[in-house]
Amino acid sequence: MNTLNISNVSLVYNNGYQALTAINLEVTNGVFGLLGPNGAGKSSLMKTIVGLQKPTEGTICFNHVDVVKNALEIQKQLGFLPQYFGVYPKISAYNLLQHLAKLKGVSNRQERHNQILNLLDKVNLLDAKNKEVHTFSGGMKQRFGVAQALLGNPSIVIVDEPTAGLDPEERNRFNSLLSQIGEDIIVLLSTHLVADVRNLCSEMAIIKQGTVVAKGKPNQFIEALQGKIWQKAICKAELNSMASNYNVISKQFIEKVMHITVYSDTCPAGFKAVVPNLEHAYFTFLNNVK
Ligand SMILES: Nc1ncnc2c1ncn2[C@@H]1O[C@H](COP(=O)(O)OP(=O)(O)OP(=O)(O)O)[C@@H](O)[C@H]1O
Repeated sequence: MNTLNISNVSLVYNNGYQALTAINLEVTNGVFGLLGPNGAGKSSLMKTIVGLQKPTEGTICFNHVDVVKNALEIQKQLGFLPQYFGVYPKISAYNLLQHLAKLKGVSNRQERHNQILNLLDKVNLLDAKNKEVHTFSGGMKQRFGVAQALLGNPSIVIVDEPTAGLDPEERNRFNSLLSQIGEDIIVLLSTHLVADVRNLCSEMAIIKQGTVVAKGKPNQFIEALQGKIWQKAICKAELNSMASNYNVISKQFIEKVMHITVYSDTCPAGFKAVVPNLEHAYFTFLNNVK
């Protein structure tokens, strides 16, 4: 079992901006979701975990080794899948993986060959192994990204907003791949997509303005909202008075009609009960209504 322990981590950038404040997280094998809006500090935390920048305060241990003092320890065992790859050279998927595997230190030729074919098979790209990666569709590129992240058998894989831009079918395919990978290693998934966390993660944390505002199991968050989420169709003019009278957690258009969703221990007049979901929990914490 792999373990990642983040204790009291704070990060202040050189310009004085405090991006992370006293983060505490314990992560073991499985897909762990780090959920937060743009600018919440997800990338800052990921970069700090992998040793690209040192925290101003706090410790990070991977498998009981202090990786702030010894970043190479985690880097040797790390796979990283960024949101978008930059430019793909005009070489085949197989050859690009060869090149990357060498960089990752897979030095034995036969082992490298076997590993690449296994990974291409795992991500369902074996038939495309001789195609140039820049000709791949978005979904194929993301699956290729998973293959490169898994080169060298990492113990931890960090995935940054992986399903952005994928169609629903590719997104499902990609998510089942991640969940399969998470059976044996730590997969740290950074995203602002609640649905991906709901589908994939057994543990999660919500990060807001550099602080973890909630952590636990998605089911626990949903369970805690039973009988407390209510919805009503309103006209735009009512919005301000609703906002001052109720704990509004979200507003959205459903079939062109504005609906507000509120948090309350009892049913407010004119509202209907809705079955709570993870998105309600997310907005409850983000909008600080509990
Ligand atoms: N090198 C830096 N110097 C100063 N401030 C930075 C630096 N990098 C990031 N920030 C600031 O830190 C905050 C958190 O940024 P970060 O990229 O970690 O957020 P994020 O949650 O990953 O957002 P996104 O989902 O948009 O990628 C932002 O306000 C950002 O402007």
